[in-house]
Parts: sequence; structure tokens; C-alpha cells
Amino acid sequence: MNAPPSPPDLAALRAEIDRIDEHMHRLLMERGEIIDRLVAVKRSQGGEGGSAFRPAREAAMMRRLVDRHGGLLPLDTVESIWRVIISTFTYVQAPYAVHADLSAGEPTMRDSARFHFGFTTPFVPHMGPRGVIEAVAASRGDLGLLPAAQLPAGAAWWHALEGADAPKIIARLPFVERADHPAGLPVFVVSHPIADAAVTEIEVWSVRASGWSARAAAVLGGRGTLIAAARGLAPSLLLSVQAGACDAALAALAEAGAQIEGAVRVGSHAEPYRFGADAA
Ligand SMILES: O=C(O)C(=O)C[C@]1(C(=O)O)C=C[C@@H](O)C=C1
Repeated sequence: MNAPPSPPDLAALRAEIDRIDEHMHRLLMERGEIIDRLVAVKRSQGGEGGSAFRPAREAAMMRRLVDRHGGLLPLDTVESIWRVIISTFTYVQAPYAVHADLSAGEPTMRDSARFHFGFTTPFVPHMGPRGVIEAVAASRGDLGLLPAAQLPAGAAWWHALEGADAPKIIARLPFVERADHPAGLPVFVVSHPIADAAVTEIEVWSVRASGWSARAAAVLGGRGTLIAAARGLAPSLLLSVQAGACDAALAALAEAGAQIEGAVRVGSHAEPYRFGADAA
């Protein structure tokens, strides 16, 4: 009778780990060479200048990552590793800074910035959304992070996104949404308007409207979500709606008593990807 095979010893298993680590490192360096070639192609197509951040491509990559993931390594870890890989390769293509509004709380916004953009990309703190929007407008290709929620001060910061050349919302983070996300603060990414690669699954609108109420906002139902509202001299709403559903959302608000004075699209982003229990 044959003796049972003896289990591999620790040294052999560590040699396997070393082999895999070296392979992953070499693959990352090879990825860098491909990014070099990609930059040359973009340049030849006249796509040079501004930010290299391509939200449509990134949203698709993050969705595929989540779909194929399994095993021992927590999804949080895999997601954060890929966020750092992608955002750092974005940075090496065209250096940029991330300006973040800390007025709604520093730790959560800083966590979001570091989780999604790593430590190589410079982080510039601001107190309030206006400073972030102005810094992005004045930059060549910087990104701004704004809380995608009502801020305590309640000023209509989104009016600063209305001009044709003004910065626009181009993404919403996290791309992958779940209740226990380690950097789960809902955040809008603003940048100079991007001609290509914009995702339009969800549109964000600045709506000048008076006479609205919490009840009016509730009638939006599945048509959209009231992100933030400002009262005062120029009452205004920030609405996100499914692509093409703005007219229906405004009609629902008007029926519930709001007077709509105008609406300007201030950006768009990918539908947040939900999975597991959060997909239900
Ligand atoms: O696909 C591109 O256009 C890239 O610039 C590459 C890359 C990446 O590292 O995978 C980097 C930045 C973009 O936001 C998307 C993806």
C-alpha cells in the first residue's frame, strides 16, 4: 500500500506565495507599459489634456470586478486595491489633485477620497462646496468631491455647475454600493465637462422651484430622488432622475404644488451598482 501524501510544508507554501506576489507585481508593471501605449493612442486621437478619469470605463470595470469576485479575500479589500491601481494609473497619465469638501465631516470624506483615489493623488481639503467647484474650474484636470446629500448650510452650491463651461458632476461614488461599505459616504465627483466617456444612466438637475414641500418631493417616487434643497431668495432643488425622466419628475412636482421656474442639467453618472442583499 502506498503511504498517504504528506502535506506540503510551510516553506513550500511560502514559495508559492512568493511566486504569486512576483507574478502580480510583474503584471502591474506590464499594466504600466500598456498605459504608456494607451496614452500615445489618446494623444494621437487628440484626447490629450485635462483629466484622464473616464467614469464610464471605471464603472464598468468595478462592476466586472464585483461579479467575478469570490473566496477568502473580502470584497472591500479587492475593491480598494483596484481603486488605487486605476486612480494611480489615471494620475500617472495626467497628474491631478482631488479637492474635497470637508464641511459635512472630515473623516468620512477623507476615507472616501483615499479609498477611491489612493495616496499618490494629492488631496486638497476645502470647507464648503463652492471652494471645491472654484478650484476644479481653475484647474487643468483636477477632480472635486462633494457630498451627494443635503449639507447643513443649505446653500444652493449646484448653481455654480449650471454654466455651459462650468464643472459638471461626472460620477457618484462609491461605484459599488452596499450597506457596510468602508467608504460609503455618497459623493459626487465634479470635473470640467467631459465630451467623451460620460455616463448618462442617472442625470442630475438643478431645478429652480418655489412652493415645494417634503410632500412634493415624496411624489417623485421612482422617477427621481431629491438630493438637496435650498430655501431663501432663490429656492432650488438638486434632483437626480433616471435618464430621460426629468420632464416626468418636474410634472410630478408641479402637480404637487411646486412652481418650476427652470431646470438645468448639471451632470450625470452611472447607476450605483448594488449586489448581494443590497441588490434586492
Ligand atoms: O481606459 C482608459 O482610458 C484609461 O485611461 C485606463 C484606466 C485604467 O487604469 O484602467 C485609467 C483611467 C480611466 O479612468 C480608466 C481606466
